Amino acid sequence: MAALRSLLPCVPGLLRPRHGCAALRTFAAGAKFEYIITEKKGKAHNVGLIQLNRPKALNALCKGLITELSQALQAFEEDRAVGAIVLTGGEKVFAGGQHGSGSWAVRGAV
Ligand SMILES: C/C=C/C(=O)SCCNC(=O)CCNC(=O)[C@H](O)C(C)(C)COP(=O)(O)OP(=O)(O)OC[C@H]1O[C@@H](n2cnc3c(N)ncnc32)[C@H](O)[C@@H]1OP(=O)(O)O
Repeated sequence: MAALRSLLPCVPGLLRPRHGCAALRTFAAGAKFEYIITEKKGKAHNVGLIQLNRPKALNALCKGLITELSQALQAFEEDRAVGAIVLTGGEKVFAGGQHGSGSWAVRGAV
């Protein structure tokens, strides 16, 4: 999963939460995200599901979405109960690509 995170666009100033930081504590407490939905699935709750949830913009990758996605990936990665992470997009499209007004650089191919 570290490999997947490394494919995420490189956003200047992107919050990269560290162990025990406030962002991860909020995530662990089940806080709602604005641009993604997270759930633990499976009988053993061992599958971390992340769904992109910015339907009005066809899940275009804005800074907020990328920040939340990075936080969710890290939190699931650090959850010993989670053995797999599934990332899904929208019904119509997975994602509309980089947000149209975005001025941030992208590292690697997505
Ligand atoms: C290194 C990486 C680079 C990249 O990521 S390059 C790719 C960048 N992305 C794009 O060029 C795709 C741009 N979007 C489109 O071409 C079209 O969309 C689609 C073909 C994906 C779908 O077309 P349709 O079904 O007609 O939907 P709609 O009315 O165009 O879009 C619905 C709403 O979604 C917003 N939206 C879609 N993609 C983006 C985007 N990339 N950035 C910001 N907004 C986006 C629109 O504006 C609109 O919103 P509103 O209803 O308010 O006009």
